[in-house]
Amino acid sequence: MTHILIVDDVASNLVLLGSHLEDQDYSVIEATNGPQALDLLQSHDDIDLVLLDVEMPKMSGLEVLRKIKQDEQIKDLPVILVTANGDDQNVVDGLDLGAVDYVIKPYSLSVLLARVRSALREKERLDLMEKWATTDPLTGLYNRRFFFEQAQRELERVQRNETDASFIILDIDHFKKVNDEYGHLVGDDVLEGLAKLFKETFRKVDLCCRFGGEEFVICLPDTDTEGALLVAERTRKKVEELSFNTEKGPLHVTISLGVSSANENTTLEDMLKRADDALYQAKQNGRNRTESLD
Ligand SMILES: Nc1nc2c(ncn2[C@@H]2O[C@H](COP(=O)(O)OP(=O)(O)OP(=O)(O)O)[C@@H](O)[C@H]2O)c(=O)[nH]1
Repeated sequence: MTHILIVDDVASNLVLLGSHLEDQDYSVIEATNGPQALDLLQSHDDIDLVLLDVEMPKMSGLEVLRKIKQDEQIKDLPVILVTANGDDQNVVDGLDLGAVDYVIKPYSLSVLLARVRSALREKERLDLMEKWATTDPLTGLYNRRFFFEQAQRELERVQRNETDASFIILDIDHFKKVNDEYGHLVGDDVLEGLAKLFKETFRKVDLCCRFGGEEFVICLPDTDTEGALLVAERTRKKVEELSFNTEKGPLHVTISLGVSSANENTTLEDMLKRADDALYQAKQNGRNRTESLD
């Protein structure tokens, strides 16, 4: 369902526009001032579009828009300005601040609805492009590039706030044999199955990525070595219990894992190297095990 936030200080405007949007099967959330709108945007991560009145007493629509654009979490949300002031400068200011469109009051309902549909189509297109750019098509996990971006940010947060963070690098044991004996398609099934298990096992805040062929990396915010080792072991055991149906009968795989944790001077390269060295050690020590060098 598509969720639209409408912001207007005049209650009757909210009710009227809200009911028109609901008639079109949109789910409507209402705010009567800027601060309330910003609060709602922080607490609802499912809002697809904002219809923002410009002339409001507490905080003008343009000010609300400016704050939206400064907020990393919500800055890409499409905003259509609804204004009684059709002066060129007002329109220019709104578009320059990042509004996708504007509607001048009194507006024609059919035109407003068409603009809503147009903005939502554009958002859908951008969401899809972002998904392609950040995820791995086979497993649906984040890709390597996205990992580097986000993990770097996470480490900056660690340095700023002196919190913990850990990485787990894991690799399927003898995966070449799986491909050779069962075929590449079964190999792909195994990769997809593991990715599904990782999505179920790790927390929503953990960044789970396909790093390369049969290698995965997980960034665990607010997690020290002990915690990361615990999660790593739990994951290893769950993988051991998985069974894949193949034409040649059930197939079981195991994984080896390396864990590293952030310290005061951690760099991304250093954390990855320590996790990778630990993974190498796990492979050397017989596979199907977790190691950390920290
Ligand atoms: N099916 C499938 N196989 C892949 C994919 N990406 C990489 N591989 C295979 O993963 C295998 C990795 O083999 P190796 O690096 O030799 O490692 P391994 O056989 O897992 O051995 P160890 O890691 O030492 O336990 C190769 O056969 C690759 O072709 C993929 O997307 N699909």
